[in-house]
Amino acid sequence: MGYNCTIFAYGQTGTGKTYTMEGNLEEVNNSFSKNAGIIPRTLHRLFERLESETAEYSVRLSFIELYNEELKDLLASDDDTKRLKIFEDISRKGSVVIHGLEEFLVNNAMDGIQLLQKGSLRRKMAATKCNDKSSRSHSVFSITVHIKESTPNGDDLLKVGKLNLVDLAGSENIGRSGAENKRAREAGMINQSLLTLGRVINSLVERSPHIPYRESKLTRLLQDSLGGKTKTCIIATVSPARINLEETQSTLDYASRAKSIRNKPEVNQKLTKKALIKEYVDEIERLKSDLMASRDKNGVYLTSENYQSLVDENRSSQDLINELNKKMETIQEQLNSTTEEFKLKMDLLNSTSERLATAEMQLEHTSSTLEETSQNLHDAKQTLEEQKVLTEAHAETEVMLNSLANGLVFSLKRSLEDSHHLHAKIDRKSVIEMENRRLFKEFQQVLTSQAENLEADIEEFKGAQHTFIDTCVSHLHTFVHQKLKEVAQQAASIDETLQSHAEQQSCLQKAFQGYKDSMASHHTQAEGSYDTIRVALRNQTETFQQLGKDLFETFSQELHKYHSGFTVWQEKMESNFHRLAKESKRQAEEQGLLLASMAQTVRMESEQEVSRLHQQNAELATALQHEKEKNAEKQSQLLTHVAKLVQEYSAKRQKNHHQTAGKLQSALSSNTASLQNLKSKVSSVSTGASSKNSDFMAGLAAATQQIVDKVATGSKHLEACSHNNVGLLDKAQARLSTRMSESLCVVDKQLKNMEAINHGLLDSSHKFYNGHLKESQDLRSEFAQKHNSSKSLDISMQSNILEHKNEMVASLSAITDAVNTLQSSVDEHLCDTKNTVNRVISQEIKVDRATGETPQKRKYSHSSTWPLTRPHEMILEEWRNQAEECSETR
Ligand SMILES: Nc1ncnc2c1ncn2[C@@H]1O[C@H](COP(=O)(O)OP(=O)(O)OP(=O)(O)O)[C@@H](O)[C@H]1O
Repeated sequence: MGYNCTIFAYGQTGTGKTYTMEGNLEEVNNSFSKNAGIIPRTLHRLFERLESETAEYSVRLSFIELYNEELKDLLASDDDTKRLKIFEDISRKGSVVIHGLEEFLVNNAMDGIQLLQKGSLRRKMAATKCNDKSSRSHSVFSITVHIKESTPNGDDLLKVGKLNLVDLAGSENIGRSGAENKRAREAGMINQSLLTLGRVINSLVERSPHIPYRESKLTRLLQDSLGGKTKTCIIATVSPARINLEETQSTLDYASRAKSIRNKPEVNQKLTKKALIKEYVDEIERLKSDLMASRDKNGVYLTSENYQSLVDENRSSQDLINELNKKMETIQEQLNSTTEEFKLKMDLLNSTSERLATAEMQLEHTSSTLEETSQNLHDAKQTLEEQKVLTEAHAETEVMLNSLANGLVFSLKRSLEDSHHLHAKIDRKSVIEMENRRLFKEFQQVLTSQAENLEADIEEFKGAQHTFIDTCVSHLHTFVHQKLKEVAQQAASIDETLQSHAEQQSCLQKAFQGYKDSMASHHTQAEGSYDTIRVALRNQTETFQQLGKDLFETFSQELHKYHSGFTVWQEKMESNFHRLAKESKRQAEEQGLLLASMAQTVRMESEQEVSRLHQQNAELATALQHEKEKNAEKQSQLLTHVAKLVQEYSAKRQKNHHQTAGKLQSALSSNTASLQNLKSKVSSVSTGASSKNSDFMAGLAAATQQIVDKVATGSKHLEACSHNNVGLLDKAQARLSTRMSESLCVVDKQLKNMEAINHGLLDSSHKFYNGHLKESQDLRSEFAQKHNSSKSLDISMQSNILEHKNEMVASLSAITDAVNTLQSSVDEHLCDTKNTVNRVISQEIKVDRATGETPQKRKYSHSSTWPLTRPHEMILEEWRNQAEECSETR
């Protein structure tokens, strides 16, 4: 890439720096060995990489040693006395060049390793207590690589990169490493150069304006690698031995600080062939002019060596001047800061003088306070003595209290043991309780699932109940609807009967009216005939007096016969009417009785139904009560700690039962109410029918009576007419007797007319009788028909009721089955619950086993009083008296 890079190993002596950098240098299978260090590995990898690329390259090596601040070329072909000098690189600021250093061109890694081995052998080594082959110098193995590149426009570019592999001498504790004389001086120098390296690193970390690179040759050599344009890597080697802890800490601290240095790596400028040639041409020109000057003896003539040393000196002086300038700047800065510090110190002095005056004043004040304090001290001593006496008294008390406390401690120990055993018991109990809790949780789940099953059964039972009630209601609806329909039909039929009765009555009236009219026409006709007869008789009285007398008598006899026959007919008619009325009354009464019995039957059936429903209700209530009792019994059997759960469950069940019972009760009461309603309706219908019947009877009786009365009136009228006729006939007898003869033929005619009229009358009477008889028979047959229909109605009603009864019984048996199923299911669930409870209680619930370690209740006997120190005043008074006595005896 063209970067300069440095790797250096730093660490305590004997920790493996040389091993890390060089390691085993032997070649194995044309490659580096397993224990090879960084340098042989680098060489191998470098050549591998360069050989894999097509560009031209050259690799040159140099190896220098810094020993006691002197540079030495370890690869120099001549003797080792040749010292090297370091100069600033003008072309690259911050870098140094080493004059006189030989660089060796190598073609492969092995050549490089051989050079390394050659140089390593020349290094200063010595045995110390820490390392048999301790490196006493710093070494820098440099690899410079030139790679030729071609630009697109055909120019050749030279890329340069340099790798410095530095193996520092070990920092060491001179005492511990056992270095003496020469070794100790070496160590001092090594430590000195490493110390400078540390200072440079610190300055770089703290970003000081002046970095003391020039204070040692080591830092000058590494100048570019520390905070310069080089990529640098530091390897810190440490010892794992405890004895080297201090050095290890210091090494790590060193490395940690060095890590904070930020270099700014820069790629080396690539040189074109022309620039390089130009550089060389300039150099040749400069050398030529120097040669000319020396030839012409023009100018100062010096040997090249002297000249070079002068130039070097000049450069060094220049460097020194620069260095001193920088130092002067630093000193100037220090002077400024010192002046400021002096000013601050002066201010501090002034303020301190002021404080001194204040302190003197305070001293005087303190002296007076001191006197007071002396007096206080005397008092305090007196108090101290008294306190001592008191303390002794307290100590005595303490001894007594101690013995008391020992007894208490003994009791406490026993209590602690008891407490320990009790805690163990509590632990056992808590384990058992946890287990029981888990069991109860499981038990709760089982119980919940059983309760849910029971709820589902009850829900099913509820559904069956609802179905049953719906069936009952529908049956009742059907029944009531049918009954109402039938009653309505019956009422319509009765209405029809009444209507027909009314029609018949009107027909009867019409017939009677026709009969009356016929009678009236006959009467009129008879009157006309009588007039004619009277005239004829008057005319022929005399003629037919004799004849007429006989005829009249005959006629009178016939009339009497007719009258008596009419009376008989009238009586017969009356008796017939009465019989018809009786028959009608009897029929109506029978109808009424039938209606009443039907109402009675309906009432009885309803009452029976109601009583059956009541009975069923009572049975259900008893079953519920029984269930409740059983439930209470089961509930009481359950343990108290699951009481809450069971009570909840029981309350839920009772609530369901109550709801079901309430629903049943309400359904039954609604059934009862509807039946009562039906009963009342039926009774009202039957009462209405009875009242209508009785009304009809009364109407019938009144109509019969009216007919009878009218017939009687007609008879009376007829009788009166007959009597009148008899009177008229008696009167006419006289006239007839005179005109009998004249009117005999007319009488014959008239008699024939009369006979015809009488025949018509008889016919109409027969017709009326027959018509009435027929109507009566129709009425009778109609009543019989009604009676039959009523009977059939009754039978159908009975069958309906029986049918409904059977359906109700079937529904009741279904509900009884459902109740039984529920009962058995509830029993089953309760049996399961009981078994679960018994199982949980008898088998699974954990019971504490007696360990015999539970402490018995003890009685602790300890004193409730304890010795107390006497009152201080008393002790002090005693002590003061003794002290006075002593002073008196002295
Ligand atoms: N990783 C290692 N594996 C095996 N041997 C090692 C390892 N590191 C160091 N050694 C051995 O420890 C000894 C001391 O190592 P080395 O000379 O490299 O230490 P050093 O740090 O260079 O000491 P000094 O500063 O005194 O020169 C050598 O014999 C070396 O072989």
